[in-house]
Amino acid sequence: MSTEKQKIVLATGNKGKVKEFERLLENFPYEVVPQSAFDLTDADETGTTFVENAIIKARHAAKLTGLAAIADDSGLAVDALGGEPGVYSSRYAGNDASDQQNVDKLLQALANVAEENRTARFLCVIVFMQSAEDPTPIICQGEWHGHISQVRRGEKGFGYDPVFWVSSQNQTAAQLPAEVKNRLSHRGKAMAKLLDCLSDKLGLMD
Ligand SMILES: O=P(O)(O)OP(=O)(O)OP(=O)(O)OC[C@H]1O[C@@H](n2cnc3c(O)ncnc32)[C@H](O)[C@@H]1O
Ligand SMILES: [Mg+2]
Repeated sequence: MSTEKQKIVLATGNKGKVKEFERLLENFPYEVVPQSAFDLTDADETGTTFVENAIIKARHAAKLTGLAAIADDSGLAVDALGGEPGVYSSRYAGNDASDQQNVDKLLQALANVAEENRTARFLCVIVFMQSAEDPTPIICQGEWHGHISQVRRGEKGFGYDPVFWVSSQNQTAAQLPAEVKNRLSHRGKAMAKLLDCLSDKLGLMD
């Protein structure tokens, strides 16, 4: 019997996510290949929810590669901003905004917001699709609660990590070792659920 693992495409262009997934998928029963290996065009994230955008990205990658796909749509919801930037987190400061510009805009928007009102949460939806036509994709969600700090701290991670204060660790997400972030994070929690669902659905990883 062949021991070769089925290939699956990781449908994200975000290098920070790819790095986290490499660790999170260490015991995954598939060989996971980032979409950069296939020279894929980016999907149009036209959804208004994380669920829709994650499905759009997974379906796009599955269609173009003919493989099963995993996609992650995630973002930061800040209470004092009515949940913004939310689904639009990567485009908060404009369509091609850098992480730095997005964080600058966030700190400006919260400049007059007191410490106790700077609560926020990271949200993540991960979708697993067997093929572009899969009628029952697996959809898993995770949340991570924190505060937006006044200044940046830390060099690790990506995106809004330098200003996402995790009180239980007394550090920002960008100061946490990768394995600690993966244990606590929205992405780590969603991924743990996906592993559970997959082992139920496919009888794998017993
Ligand atoms: O769509 P793909 O190709 O996956 O890459 P992306 O960076 O555009 O990803 P999203 O559309 O899901 O947007 C997510 C945004 O939320 C931010 N974000 C998500 N997870 C994060 C995390 O763990 N730490 C910091 N920022 C995060 C991230 O910086 C992006 O600006
Ligand atoms: Mg995106």
